[in-house]
Amino acid sequence: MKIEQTKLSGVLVLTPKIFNDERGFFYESYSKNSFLEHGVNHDFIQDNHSYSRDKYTFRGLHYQMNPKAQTTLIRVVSGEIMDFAVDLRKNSPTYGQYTSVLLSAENHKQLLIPKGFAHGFLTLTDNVNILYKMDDIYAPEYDRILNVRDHQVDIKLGVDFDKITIAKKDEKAPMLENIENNFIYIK
Ligand SMILES: Cc1cn([C@H]2C[C@H](O)[C@@H](COP(=O)(O)OP(=O)(O)O[C@H]3O[C@H](C)C(=O)[C@H](O)[C@H]3O)O2)c(=O)[nH]c1=O
Repeated sequence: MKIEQTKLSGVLVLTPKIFNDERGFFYESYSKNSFLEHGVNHDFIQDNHSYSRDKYTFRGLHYQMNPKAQTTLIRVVSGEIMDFAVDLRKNSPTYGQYTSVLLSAENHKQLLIPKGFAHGFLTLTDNVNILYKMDDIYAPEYDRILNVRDHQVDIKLGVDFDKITIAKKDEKAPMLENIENNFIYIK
């Protein structure tokens, strides 16, 4: 497994070793030992699966506040997405900045997003299935949303917003200056 840093400390791009043969392919989609060998230690306790029917569906930017903040390990098993993480850790040198990574069933890449970040993705094909691991349970009372159209973060979606399928709760979410946020950056 190859691990690459992004400009946001703690957000990692993982590329597993794929074993291809005449039948198809095999790879270890998650290995705690491989993570530990790279100094990455999370205890995932919940697997999620989301399916988005249409191209240009946006889900996010979601996060759970402390004490129920979650680390996310996401991969795409059909289709393609542009995945986004936004740094919400106060005092972080990259506070309010985002990174984006193309994840697809073809490139097998995964994104590890630690606690303290908002997460979202834009589907780039129809019929996108994503699987992701979380290291804490779903806690709706701590669930919050950052508006993907926040001007400070200035996420470039690359498609007119009126072409995007998005849940009303995401479309009407608060901007960065108005969100509830209790993440603190620890150097
Ligand atoms: C996240 C979650 C949701 N649900 C229920 C609650 C709702 O009735 C239904 C749909 O939830 P939601 O609209 O929040 O699903 P997404 O918009 O895909 O949200 C997810 O997508 C963004 C990109 C994320 O990173 C989070 O994993 C998560 O917030 O599933 C559960 O029962 N358990 C869960 O862990």
